[in-house]
Amino acid sequence: MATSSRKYKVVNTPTIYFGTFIHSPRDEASKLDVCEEGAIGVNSDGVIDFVERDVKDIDSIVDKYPSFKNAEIVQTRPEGTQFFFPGFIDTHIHAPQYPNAGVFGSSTLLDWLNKYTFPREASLSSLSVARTIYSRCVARTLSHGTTTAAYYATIHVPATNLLADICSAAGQRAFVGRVCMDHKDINPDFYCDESADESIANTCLCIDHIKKIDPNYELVSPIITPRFAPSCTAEALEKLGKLAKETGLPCQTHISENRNEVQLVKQLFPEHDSYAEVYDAFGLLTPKMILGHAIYLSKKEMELIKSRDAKISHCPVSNSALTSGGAKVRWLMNGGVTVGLGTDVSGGYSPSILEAVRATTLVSRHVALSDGDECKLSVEESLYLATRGGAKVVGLENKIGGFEVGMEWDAQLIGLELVETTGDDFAEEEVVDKVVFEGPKSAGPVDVFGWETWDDKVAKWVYNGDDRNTLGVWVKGRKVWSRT
Ligand SMILES: O=c1[nH]c(=O)c2nc[nH]c2[nH]1
Repeated sequence: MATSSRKYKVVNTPTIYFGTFIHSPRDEASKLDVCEEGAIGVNSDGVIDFVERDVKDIDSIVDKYPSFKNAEIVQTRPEGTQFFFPGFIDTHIHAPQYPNAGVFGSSTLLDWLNKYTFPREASLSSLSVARTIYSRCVARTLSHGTTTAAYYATIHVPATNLLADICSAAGQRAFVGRVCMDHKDINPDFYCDESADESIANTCLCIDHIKKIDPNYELVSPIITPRFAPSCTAEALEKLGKLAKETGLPCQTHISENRNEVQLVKQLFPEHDSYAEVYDAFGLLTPKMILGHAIYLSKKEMELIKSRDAKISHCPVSNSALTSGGAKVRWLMNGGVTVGLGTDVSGGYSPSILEAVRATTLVSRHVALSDGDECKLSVEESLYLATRGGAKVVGLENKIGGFEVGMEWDAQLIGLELVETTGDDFAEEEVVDKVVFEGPKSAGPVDVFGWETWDDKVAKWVYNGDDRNTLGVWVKGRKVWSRT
């Protein structure tokens, strides 16, 4: 059995972060706030105590904030190749599917589930398989700067509890959901809850476990997880809706990802007018619900989701890989719906939210080809969705997603490679030798030449960067990843 009696409690050394900070303003998706000479003080609880701009020297800050007299100092490099950025928030990821990342052939959702996904998830009945997969998944997402993840686990209680233990130990903020799927006509025999009551009882066991390891859900929280409407009976959906109401816990599920799936929902729930109305009828469409995908929503469904203040996780990599479709993110945003980003591993082939940011801009351009130029999302808007938007989706917008006093220090240090100038004092052959035989250094795949603006550098990071650019990652003030 996966059990842990260790409760989450970390006390950090107060730290002053100096240098360049970039984040999205709280309610402004279209631009980034760049602070080149900043200082942020983070106290031992991991909370931001002060934010100062135009800081010329460290001593003046220490004089001004005596409680930081013995603070650690973490500084970005002065030549403009490094910056602090808020940690990424992955609002939709299936941890047990991590070994399948990249393995999807030319399948689409419903055959992909049966061919690749259910057999993989079923293998987590073995706790040793679960330990291997979950340890690597959490380590890998952290290394990509994901400080918060909304995880789907599997139907297995011990493995789900283990995922919560691993997130807690690794210091990743997480929502961990035991997946509920009790519909015997839809789910395979080898991977199905016995009954609606079993779905509820096992969900409660996982809630109890997380309550034990993190009583106030400071870092890890349970999340109620009906897989998607087709995989659940009406009885299970109703009981999960009641459980969500009683416990006040967040919920997650899928909606309108694939045309055949939408048809299936119509057949299974003919008494409801739409997919969104199925969830609404069972009390699941609430401000605490995270809906993955949301590609084929009607205007009426979008308005219903908006009126219930349910949230949407946009998963552009998965939607492209499984040929699901292009979600109309601008339309959702214009309709006032809150949107964040998800990797949706392993429908999505990459555990990187940076990749999801990149795909958000590209998919929006495909949508623009049919629906008009205003559908294009900028780098700035996509980064907003990955941080501030994600924070709203998981209900933590007052804690994470940006750098303000009172927020928690969930951050990543990004480093780019400065290309050395060859200067004028080389003979022609020497310059050629240097270029050919020395090649790039290993500070990641993004080359900067020194003349770029910060907006340019951020765009180059988004379009060319990867985890080699993520030099350090902090959650609630604790350093949880470091690229040595
Ligand atoms: O992308 C997806 N991944 C899944 O595991 C899943 N289950 C239902 N619907 C799903 N969509």
